[in-house]
Amino acid sequence: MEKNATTERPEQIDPKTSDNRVVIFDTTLRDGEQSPGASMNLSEKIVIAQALRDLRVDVIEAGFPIASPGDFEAVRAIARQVQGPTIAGLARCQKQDIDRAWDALQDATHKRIHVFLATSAIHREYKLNMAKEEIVRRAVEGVTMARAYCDDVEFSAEDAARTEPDFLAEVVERVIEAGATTVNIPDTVGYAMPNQFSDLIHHLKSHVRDIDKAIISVHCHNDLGMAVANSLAAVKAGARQIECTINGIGERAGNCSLEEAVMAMRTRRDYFDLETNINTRAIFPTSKLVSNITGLHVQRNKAIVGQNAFAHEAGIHQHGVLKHQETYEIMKPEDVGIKSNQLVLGKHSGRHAFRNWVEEHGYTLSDEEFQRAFEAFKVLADKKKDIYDADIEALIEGGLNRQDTPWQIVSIQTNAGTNAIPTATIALLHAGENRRVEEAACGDGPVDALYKAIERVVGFRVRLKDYQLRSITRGKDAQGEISIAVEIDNRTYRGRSVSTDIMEASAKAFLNVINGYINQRERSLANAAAGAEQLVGARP
Ligand SMILES: CC(=O)SCCNC(=O)CCNC(=O)[C@H](O)C(C)(C)COP(=O)(O)OP(=O)(O)OC[C@H]1O[C@@H](n2cnc3c(N)ncnc32)[C@H](O)[C@@H]1OP(=O)(O)O
Ligand SMILES: CC(C)C(=O)C(=O)O
Ligand SMILES: [Mg+2]
Repeated sequence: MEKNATTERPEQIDPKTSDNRVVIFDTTLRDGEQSPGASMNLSEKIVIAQALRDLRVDVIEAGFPIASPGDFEAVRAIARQVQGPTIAGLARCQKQDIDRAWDALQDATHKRIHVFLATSAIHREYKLNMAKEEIVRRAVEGVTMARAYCDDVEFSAEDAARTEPDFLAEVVERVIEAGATTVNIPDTVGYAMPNQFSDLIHHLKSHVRDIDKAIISVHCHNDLGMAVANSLAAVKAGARQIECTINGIGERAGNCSLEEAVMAMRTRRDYFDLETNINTRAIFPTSKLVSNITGLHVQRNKAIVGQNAFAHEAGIHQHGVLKHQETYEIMKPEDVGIKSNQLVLGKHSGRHAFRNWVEEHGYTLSDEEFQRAFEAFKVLADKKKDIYDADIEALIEGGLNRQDTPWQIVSIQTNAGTNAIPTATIALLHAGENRRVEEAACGDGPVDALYKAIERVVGFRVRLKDYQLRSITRGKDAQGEISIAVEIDNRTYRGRSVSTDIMEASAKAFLNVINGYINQRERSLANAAAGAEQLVGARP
């Protein structure tokens, strides 16, 4: 499945020659992945990187290649497969990191090495055990090593917001001299206040020789809820790159949210007089994609992409909006890719109406995917009185990640109640072997009993680490979405499923990960066997 989006990139405006162009540097795949519980696998990262390309971000920070073989592979695959944006890889100020980042970036059309070193007194003293002189020396060395490989080098002064402004100015001046083309001023711990952060950017602009030779960037964390405000204060003061993530995910309380920063600059162009290259209509689909993949749900009242962001409940507001939309709406939902639902879909709708909905909502489905989605829609419409956009989105996106073989549900029965022992009976079919297996179990609750019964059928241990239930639409027949994280063989897998019956959704989400694990294990065994055969064949 693919989302329709304008992938065409309009002519790039060089921020060095245009005073009002702000570079959007997306770090969803690096800092965003540092959110506890948000690890993504290779194929998920590629799908997100493609969506970021369609959103037209300028830079994708694809990972930290030295961190693990998986991170290296992800940066390499994105560098190979995602054309258009600059691909950046993070590195500490040391040779092994920079070499590894450069190796991973090889196949990118536009590459950037991003080196960082903390500059604040607290980090110098307690974490790095380095004096100011050593910080300057290591920062300059890092940038020089990176520049030997790459023309596009970013230097980040980690914890810049808590660094003495004059020392920060010295570091920035020296890394620009060494060839840094972007200098990033992170508020690593979300400590800054907007006016203070704006003063810091002014300070650098007036105290750093050749500051105009580099783009000033900012990277703000949200510990006090100021990440977007600080980023915007910084661009108002002259910064021209914002580092941000989709839905604001990231380390601890997260990073500056891309959608909020971009829409603030766009909606208040009168105040900022700044431009970005973002295709704002791709914002909402990208937000959905990231929350589905990471399992980090967007709060309902979140600005721009929350479910309530364009909803009006109060009569006085509804009256106003009916008379004139702008009485209570400062942005159009369509501008961020949220479609207002004109056509009501229900049990009597046919393929034409359904196809119209699918196309209007930006999905491109193969014939087979369309047929499967349509059949699932009809089953749902039989069970549910009101079908909302979110129901259909869940149904289509659920199909994308569906791992529905080898184990399939034949029947589920659970029993629970006050003073009753929770029990579950389940019958599963092994599709490949045409084998039906029945099991029963009791547990601490009906879900626990259900999962124990499934474990008995499949014959291996699956440890449930996280279980979340969310209602995706309104009403008593609303669909329940179950998102789970499980551990099998010391690795974490995530699954998700939606149904009007939460026990069925729980079982489907569990089987989704189990089937994914079995399929992956079989693929690895097949690859290993093919490798061994080649070795035998190659022997003299
Ligand atoms: C502010 C940020 O978000 S920075 C990015 C944070 N992201 C991550 O840390 C995720 C990925 N990290 C990892 O996988 C690991 O931390 C690795 C692979 C990078 C390093 O692992 P290890 O070698 O085991 O070191 P560990 O993480 O325990 O400690 C960090 C080391 O890097 C050093 N270091 C930290 N920052 C820098 C820097 N910018 N430049 C040079 N050295 C640095 C520390 O002083 C420490 O050195 P030491 O081992 O000599 O004491
Ligand atoms: C690596 C740097 C840019 C970072 O993530 C931070 O300082 O928060
Ligand atoms: Mg960060």
